[in-house]
Amino acid sequence: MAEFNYDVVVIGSGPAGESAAMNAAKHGKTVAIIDRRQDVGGNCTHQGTIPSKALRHSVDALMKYNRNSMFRAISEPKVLDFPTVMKSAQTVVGKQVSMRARFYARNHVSVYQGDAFFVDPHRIELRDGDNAGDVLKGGHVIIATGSRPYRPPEVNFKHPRIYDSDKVLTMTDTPKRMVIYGAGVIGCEYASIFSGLGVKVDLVNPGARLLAFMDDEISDALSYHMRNNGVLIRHNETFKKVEGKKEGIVLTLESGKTIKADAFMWANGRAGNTETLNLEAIGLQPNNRGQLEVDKSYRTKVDNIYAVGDVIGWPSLASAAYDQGRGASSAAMKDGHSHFFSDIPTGIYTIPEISSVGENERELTEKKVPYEVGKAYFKDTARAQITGEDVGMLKILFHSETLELLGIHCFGDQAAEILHIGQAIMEQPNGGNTLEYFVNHTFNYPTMAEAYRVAALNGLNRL
Ligand SMILES: Cc1cc2nc3c(=O)[nH]c(=O)nc-3n(C[C@H](O)[C@H](O)[C@H](O)COP(=O)(O)OP(=O)(O)OC[C@H]3O[C@@H](n4cnc5c(N)ncnc54)[C@H](O)[C@@H]3O)c2cc1C
Ligand SMILES: NC(=O)c1ccc[n+]([C@@H]2O[C@H](COP(=O)([O-])OP(=O)(O)OC[C@H]3O[C@@H](n4cnc5c(N)ncnc54)[C@H](O)[C@@H]3O)[C@@H](O)[C@H]2O)c1
Repeated sequence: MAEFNYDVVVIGSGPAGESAAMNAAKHGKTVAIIDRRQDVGGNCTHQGTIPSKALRHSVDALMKYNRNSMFRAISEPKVLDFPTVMKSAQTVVGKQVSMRARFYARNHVSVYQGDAFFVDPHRIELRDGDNAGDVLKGGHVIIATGSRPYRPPEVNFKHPRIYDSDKVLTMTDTPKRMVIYGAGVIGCEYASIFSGLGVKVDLVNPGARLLAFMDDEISDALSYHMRNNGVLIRHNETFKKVEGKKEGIVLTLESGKTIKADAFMWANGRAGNTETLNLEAIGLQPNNRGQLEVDKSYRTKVDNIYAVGDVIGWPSLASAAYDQGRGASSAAMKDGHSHFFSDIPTGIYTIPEISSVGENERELTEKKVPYEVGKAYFKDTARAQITGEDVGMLKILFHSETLELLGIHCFGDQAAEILHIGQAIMEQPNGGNTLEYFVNHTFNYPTMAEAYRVAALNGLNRL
């Protein structure tokens, strides 16, 4: 057993931990990062964002190929099975791991494999790994241990046909029929992926609408297009039990319905990874979802300990985790760049893709803000007609008097990219954040960006 000293010790090598470690290393600090996995990248790379986005990309490409009339003239529609698209996703995971491992090596960040266990606020023992027994001493410690799927005790995840978002990546066949319980972001994304592969998907939603935090019109459009792609959405249904049988599963709902399928996926919530950190030793108490409380500089109640990423709960996004990690290590180093991130865009990789930033119509109405709406439908843009990706809409919400941009909401191909144009204008200071930008500047043609001009003119014509 040996003890090693560092300025900063980071626990968890997902996006939050990685950016915290890199920021500290760039400031000349000695940095160690611990992860219980053999490979760096966190759940984001191995089980969350990266594999799910790579899967979704393959399925989307297949769907585009199958509906393209030019390809239909020269060949039959194609089918792909889940293990094939998963194999392709794994190549992306491999590329991400080697790229991220190189970052650490180039920046002289020491990577330790093991389970982190607090001995006191500055000392962390490594358990169960290559370096078991070693103790890392850190001036500052950043907890970035992420999250895992919440597993209710009454669901038998050992059954071969019962999955969550981690286990689904090990699926060795393509079910004919699948039930997904939980219509949050993960449930909706996986419903899109499986229905795109031709699986009959029942998406069971405990709530009254899909992704209720989105703008109603976008949520309605998502429901419409998912149904159009073959997903059976059942709203306001509560889970009672799921039985794993030899030939499949039977889901029983509180409403009395039973649904038989070849596979069941539980996609209802996540829990922070804090239970093995021995937080009692440092006086920290996570909430009932395993999440830690932090202040605006991501500092916990213990002076030298910060927490970032999924382990602090909202918004539980890789995008935000990168920023939070940098914010926490800047705060620890007092470099003057720490910043609390709250205006976070949403990019959801359903089919169709959806994305938004700022406020939605419901929120503005509740706040009694006088606003107007400008819309552009993808089908009316030259670029979408050329690509054939004509399902979609860009909606700009703006103040009726000042023309200030209040919210941008988009669905359709590349929505998550298109959104950032609007976000950039929304962030402009000194009156730069108005609809006028889109009518006073020339946009490349034909582009999807042109939708901003079309939507802005549509909005101005309503005033
Ligand atoms: C299916 C799915 C799809 C998603 N898609 C998106 C998306 O499209 N866009 C987006 O922005 N976000 C997405 N997310 C969310 C995103 O993946 C997470 O927000 C992100 O991974 C959080 O990063 P993190 O750094 O907090 O931790 P994580 O990525 O969870 O990594 C934490 C790491 O810490 C390690 N660890 C935990 N405990 C210990 C310990 N005691 N000792 C040592 N190591 C430990 C873990 O093994 C893990 O490697 C998705 C999530 C899921 C599940
Ligand atoms: N494209 C993306 O940005 C993307 C994609 C997938 C996942 N994610 C992130 O992953 C997170 C999880 O997504 P999700 O669809 O599983 O769930 P969710 O966060 O949408 O929650 C689904 C339901 O489960 C409940 N719940 C959450 N945690 C629970 C717990 N520990 N115990 C009991 N109930 C709990 C919630 O209150 C909610 O009713 C999201 O917060 C999302 O930010 C993002």
